[in-house]
Amino acid sequence: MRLVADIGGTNMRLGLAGQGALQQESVRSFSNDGVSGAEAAIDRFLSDAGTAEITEIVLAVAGPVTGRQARLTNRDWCIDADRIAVRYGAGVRLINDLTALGHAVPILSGELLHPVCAGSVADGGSGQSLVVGIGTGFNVCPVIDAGETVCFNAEMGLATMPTGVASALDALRPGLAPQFLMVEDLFSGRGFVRFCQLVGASDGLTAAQIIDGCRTDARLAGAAEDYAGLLGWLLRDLMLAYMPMAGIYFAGGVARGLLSTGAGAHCLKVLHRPLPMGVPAQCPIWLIGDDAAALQGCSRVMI
Ligand SMILES: Nc1ncnc2c1ncn2[C@@H]1O[C@H](COP(=O)(O)OP(=O)(O)OP(=O)(O)O)[C@@H](O)[C@H]1O
Repeated sequence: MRLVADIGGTNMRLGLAGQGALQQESVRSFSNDGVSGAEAAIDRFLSDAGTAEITEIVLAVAGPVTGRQARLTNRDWCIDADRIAVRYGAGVRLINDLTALGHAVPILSGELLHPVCAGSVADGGSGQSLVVGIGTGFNVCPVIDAGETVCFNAEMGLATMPTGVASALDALRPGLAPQFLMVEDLFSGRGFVRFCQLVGASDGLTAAQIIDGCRTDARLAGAAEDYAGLLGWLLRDLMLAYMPMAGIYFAGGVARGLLSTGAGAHCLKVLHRPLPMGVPAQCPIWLIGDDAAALQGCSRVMI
């Protein structure tokens, strides 16, 4: 039996997998604030599940994986594969959480994959797709499907904000676009909240409360639309960097919230402006509605 876990900056999901497939009914979620660390959550999960015979553990971590260790970008936790292997007597592999989502792409389907934009897939999209995660932090995973699925590690959230986003932000609110803003300073839960404060639409609301308020409050809805437009500017650079003509797959709490409002149209409006040299921008776009999708990727990878 394999234990799989997706450890984000705010939330953690755990489950059991056998023969390369996730056992959906085993999946449990924890708020990271409610546990002292990843191992405490694993202990609680295993004790609730009453499962003793774990032989493999695959942990998807929201931060860079360096050899047998990983540090969460947005929480002061360090995950040590060797220590966990000794503690649970199992083989352990660490992968980046977006890379885990990339491995899930070929098996995502059904009601938990929502179409955002139909697009047009010329020549099968060359098998190149891109997962874009906006949650506590931001990251991407370029995926190539060439018979087998190849996923690339990235740390895009830590990159400097592209100038297109910075100048669009500056146009919305002159003087507020810092030169060296990191991508996830804006595209993340805290970034969304900060943006809505900067444009004077909200004060003290959480990201989820802002999204809820969009239905009845025109100022909040307008801020969400402007924010989605900024995301469109970022997507243009991601289109040029990765040419994901087989599709873009959004994941994460902020992406799910934002795209549940009408704001997604503003993102597409910016994205679909002509790109340099006639590079096509019309790829299919999907929203991964399944919060446990990374666990499916963890279930499929070799240990
Ligand atoms: N309905 C919502 N709309 C917008 N944002 C939301 C909503 N619900 C939660 N969030 C925000 O989403 C973030 C958590 O998302 P998610 O659970 O995908 O992240 P995570 O897996 O913990 O972190 P990481 O991004 O590090 O992988 C928080 O910043 C939270 O404020």
